[in-house]
Amino acid sequence: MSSFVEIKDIKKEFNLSDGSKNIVLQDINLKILPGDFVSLIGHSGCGKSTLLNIVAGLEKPTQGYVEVDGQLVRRPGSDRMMVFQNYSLLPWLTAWDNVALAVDKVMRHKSKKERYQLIADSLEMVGLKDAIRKKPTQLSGGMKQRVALARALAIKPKLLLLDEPFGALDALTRSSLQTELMHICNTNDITAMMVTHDVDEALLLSNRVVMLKNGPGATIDQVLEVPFVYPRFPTEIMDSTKYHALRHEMMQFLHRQQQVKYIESQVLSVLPKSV
Ligand SMILES: Nc1ncnc2c1ncn2[C@@H]1O[C@H](COP(=O)(O)OP(=O)(O)OP(=O)(O)O)[C@@H](O)[C@H]1O
Repeated sequence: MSSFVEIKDIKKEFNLSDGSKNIVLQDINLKILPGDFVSLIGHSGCGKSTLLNIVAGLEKPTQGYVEVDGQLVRRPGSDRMMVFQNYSLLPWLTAWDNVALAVDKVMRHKSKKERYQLIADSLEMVGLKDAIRKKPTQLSGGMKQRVALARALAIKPKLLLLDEPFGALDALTRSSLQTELMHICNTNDITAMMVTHDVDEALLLSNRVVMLKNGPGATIDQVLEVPFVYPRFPTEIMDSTKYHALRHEMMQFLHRQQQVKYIESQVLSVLPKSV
């Protein structure tokens, strides 16, 4: 099968105010197939969000390129919708109007009736039918994230980009939203890329987990295949030997990266400033 997203030879450096450069990512190559759910894990600051932002078109790579469905990514587009940890909702608009704002802007060519249906369907898909007239201040964190998800899904993006989408939620809400997201992606053949710090979340949702080494100049260490068939039920897969083996591998990787970070910080602390 040909790839749906191609991330090719990406390098990203940021110019710092003192004139130096911070090389965040280098030699990043990744192919994502249609319907894949790919998670990015790695230590804080290794460049996960930067990579997601490059795919979203919010950041430009210093070298390399990203193609989505054969189109070069040059800027943000409605074919790639992003869901952030902090929901990014407009507080003065209701749940319905937050979704409608995006649908009316992107789907201008559709009739009013069609747009109405898209909004209603997406809010129903995330289980918010009864809260459509509520404003963000009247919604719980989980409900706000449902609105953000509905807004992204209503646009029917080719690629769903999720940056720690459940990071601000309590464990129970997080767990039910993970299961719902898995169901939505699976039944609608959605291709998704997600940044997460949660190894269980990555194993539940993804069919591939990309492990990024520490920066500067972070590269991909390895890509784990997660073979469980969808729909997955946490209680079932978490009891399997395969699950434990994959989880162990991810935890070992993260601990190794932590050790490298620690040793580097110790070495730097004893070196003279001029070195
Ligand atoms: N606009 C920017 N200008 C300069 N440096 C930046 C910019 N954006 C990100 N960085 C740096 O790039 C590195 C990677 O940041 P990024 O947010 O991608 O990491 P991350 O792996 O997503 O971290 P976390 O898990 O903590 O969210 C960090 O060192 C960060 O300080």
